[in-house]
Amino acid sequence: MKQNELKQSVGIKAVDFIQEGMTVGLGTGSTVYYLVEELGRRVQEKQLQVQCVSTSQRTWDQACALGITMKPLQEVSTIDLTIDGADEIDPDFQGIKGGGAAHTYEKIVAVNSRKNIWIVDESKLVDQLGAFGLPVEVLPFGAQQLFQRFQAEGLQPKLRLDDQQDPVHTDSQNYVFDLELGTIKHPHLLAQWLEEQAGVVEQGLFLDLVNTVIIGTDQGPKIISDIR
Ligand SMILES: O=C(CO)[C@H](O)[C@H](O)COP(=O)(O)O
Repeated sequence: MKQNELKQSVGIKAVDFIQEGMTVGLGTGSTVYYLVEELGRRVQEKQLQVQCVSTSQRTWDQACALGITMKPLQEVSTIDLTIDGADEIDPDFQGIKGGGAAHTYEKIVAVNSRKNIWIVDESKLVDQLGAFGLPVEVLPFGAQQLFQRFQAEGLQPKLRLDDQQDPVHTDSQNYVFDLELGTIKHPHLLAQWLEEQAGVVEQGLFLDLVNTVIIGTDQGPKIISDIR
């Protein structure tokens, strides 16, 4: 199967975890696109009653266009389940996210969810995190100084640019640095260090957060549940 077909298969499968009356967090990215598409279909055709919160303007716009009831985060008291993609997942189900520059909102929604499901194709499974550049959202104020500090620490930052070579802005109008680390031997220590640096808004290591992973394989979606 092609990568997009694998993404579609897990996006569709994940909707089976959404039950009537739930408040659901919707992630961001090309895999979540298929999830939202299928959820919209079940809302329209099967009258599934749910309300959702979004992790990005992109997902919000797609979901609204499909008639899914969307709520601002401050208007919901609990999030029953969040379904999101990931850029890398290691054997302990720790992950890197932020390839779509949405990891700050994604993490806020994830940590406030009772349960988190990640939907990925097989290419996202790695032995060790770090081949994917680690996204770090930073405030524009002081970004140059922070960039230099990361360089001095050997973290090889790259300012994320769009197709026009302009800096990518997150939904909060911040920048993203991608740290070209190769491998991350101690993810918890790195996460802690990054979070201590003034100007860092959020870093893309998602540790000890996911409960279920749905992996797209040629044999069909494989579900790994109750991870934590
Ligand atoms: O973290 C993310 C966005 O910030 C995405 O979930 C991640 O980049 C995976 O995206 P895709 O499903 O397009 O491969």
